[in-house]
Amino acid sequence: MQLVLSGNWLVKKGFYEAEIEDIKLYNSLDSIKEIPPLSFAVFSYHLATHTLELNIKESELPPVLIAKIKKFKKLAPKPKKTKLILKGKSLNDDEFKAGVLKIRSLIEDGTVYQINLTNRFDFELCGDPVSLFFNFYKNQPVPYGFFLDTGSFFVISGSMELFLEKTGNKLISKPIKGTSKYLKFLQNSEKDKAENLMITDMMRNDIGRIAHIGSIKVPELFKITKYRTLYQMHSTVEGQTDKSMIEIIKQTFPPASVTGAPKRKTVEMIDTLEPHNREYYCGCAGLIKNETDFTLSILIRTAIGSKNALSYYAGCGIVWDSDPESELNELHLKVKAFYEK
Ligand SMILES: C=C(O[C@@H]1C=C(C(=O)O)C=C[C@H]1O)C(=O)O
Repeated sequence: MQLVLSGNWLVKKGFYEAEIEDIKLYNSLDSIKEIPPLSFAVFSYHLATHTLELNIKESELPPVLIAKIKKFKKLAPKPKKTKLILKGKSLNDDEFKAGVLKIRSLIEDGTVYQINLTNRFDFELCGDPVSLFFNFYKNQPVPYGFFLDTGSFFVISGSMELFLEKTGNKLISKPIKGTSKYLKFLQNSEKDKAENLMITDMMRNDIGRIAHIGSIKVPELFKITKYRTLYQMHSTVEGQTDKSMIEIIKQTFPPASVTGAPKRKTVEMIDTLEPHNREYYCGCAGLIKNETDFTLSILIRTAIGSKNALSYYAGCGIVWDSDPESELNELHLKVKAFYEK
């Protein structure tokens, strides 16, 4: 068992290795008995079956994993060289582009407004998974990086997206929508702003279900952050709530930015459009500090594997003016920091 967190989770730089006391697995949010004051939790996308009362493809991994942490120690990583060999994709390029057109027809007939279409990339790994995590992080430092190895599978996350952070009664979310290699392009893109606004509105609505009336604010709209291989646009939604983490997850999961609008219908459509199971990808994970305070990232830019086989996933928000070729390029841009031929 190994858990390594990038420093940002703890408001410090560098890497931290957690000494894990034990890991508990749960089948549903309702079956969680206790969340220890210092723990790291992973929530599978598959929990949508409970939060939205929908039937989606069965998942092989436990829906909820909670690791109780004894303490952290600072880590000075010495990653070894790693190499990834691409073995296959869930959707080939033509199939992905056909998916974009299919979503456009669903928008045209009024079924949905936006769907986040994703793909799975399967790799053989030469080297060890923790080194792969460090190398990935070096290519692209992000605020919510972590490596978790349970002994039977591992998760490598290079996510920069904040799903939910609660400090006292203050809850914030920073949905990302809008991705580009070029800053100017993103600054002037009406399409990306429309995509972002739609998801920000959904997040306001989701948080509104558990926040005090009149407390929802949007202090940031269309803010652009530079990462090594791309620019990302996010907005910030905040509200006041005294609800528990599980209660909050029940009302907001799965995250709007990785599903689409309207949420229930898009999750249903995603299940037919994507042949793969999302597993933990598009779920969330993070650090629970105490009764009130926690930070959960969205599991994008994330790989899941076992031994020397792993899958990395990436996706794009598809709207009415999405062009299949541009969306395919955006998809590949999101794979770049993890794997480049
Ligand atoms: C689903 C992914 O990305 C989502 C889609 C984004 C977009 O369309 O710009 C940006 C961030 C994510 O919410 C992914 O990176 O895999």
